[in-house]
Amino acid sequence: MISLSAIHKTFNKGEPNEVVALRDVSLALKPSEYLVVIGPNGSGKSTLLNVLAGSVLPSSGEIKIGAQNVTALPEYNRSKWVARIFQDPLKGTAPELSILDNFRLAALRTSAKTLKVGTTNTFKDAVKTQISQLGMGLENKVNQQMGTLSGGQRQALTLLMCVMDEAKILLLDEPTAALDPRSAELVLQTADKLIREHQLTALLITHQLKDAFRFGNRLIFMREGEISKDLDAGEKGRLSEEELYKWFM
Ligand SMILES: Nc1ncnc2c1ncn2[C@@H]1O[C@H](COP(=O)(O)OP(=O)(O)OP(=O)(O)O)[C@@H](O)[C@H]1O
Repeated sequence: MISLSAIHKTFNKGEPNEVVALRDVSLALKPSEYLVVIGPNGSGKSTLLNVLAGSVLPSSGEIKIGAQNVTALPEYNRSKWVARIFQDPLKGTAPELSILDNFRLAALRTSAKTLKVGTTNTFKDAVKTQISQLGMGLENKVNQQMGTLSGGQRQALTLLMCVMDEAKILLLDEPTAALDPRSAELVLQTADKLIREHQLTALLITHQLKDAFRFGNRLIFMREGEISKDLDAGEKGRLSEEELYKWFM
């Protein structure tokens, strides 16, 4: 269980450019919950995600992952619970290193128990087996530089590196914003498959309402720093496209 209790975030407090980004937001995420977050620009979606990741610390309120209070923990101290995919495919990986070395780095960073890190063929074979799940043929290119791959291929591999570790929550901040439609579809389908198979708790921010329909088992709508609608799987399933568009009016 991941819980945010009464989270408030004000940027530039006391300055002329003061902004209240989150107002008293409370949210509890159950294991295997795949939460989709939508809302107009500036409604606080990224701040909510950043507060969970630890890259933004709340002005007040409490964040717990399981029994652990992580409210004041910075991002680098949360990586054993939280994995993150950014909009920019270049952010998650080292372009000058091979696919295999990127997996080594990821495993070292997270001290994954599922894959023992090393220069041995055992590690290489384990990585190849993982990569073959993607169905992109990249298992035959593990010595190729990451920078030579397409944005979609890199996002898919970054997702895979995230689920190798013991992260309990996967944060996806518009992961397809920089991709062409075909690559975007591939990345979202890969994320969906991995979230189900690894029973991850996940949070996806998207501006694509069709994706908010198709993915996730819970949907929240943010407006002016608050959660103004919160639909469980059943309610989300009954939501019409027309209703969803009306929320933005
Ligand atoms: N680091 C920051 N410093 C100052 N203000 C910020 C900072 N980050 C966000 N804000 C402000 O907080 C408010 C919420 O921003 P946030 O990025 O969370 O919204 P969003 O819903 O993700 O928007 P978008 O859909 O445009 O990405 C905005 O008014 C934004 O300008």
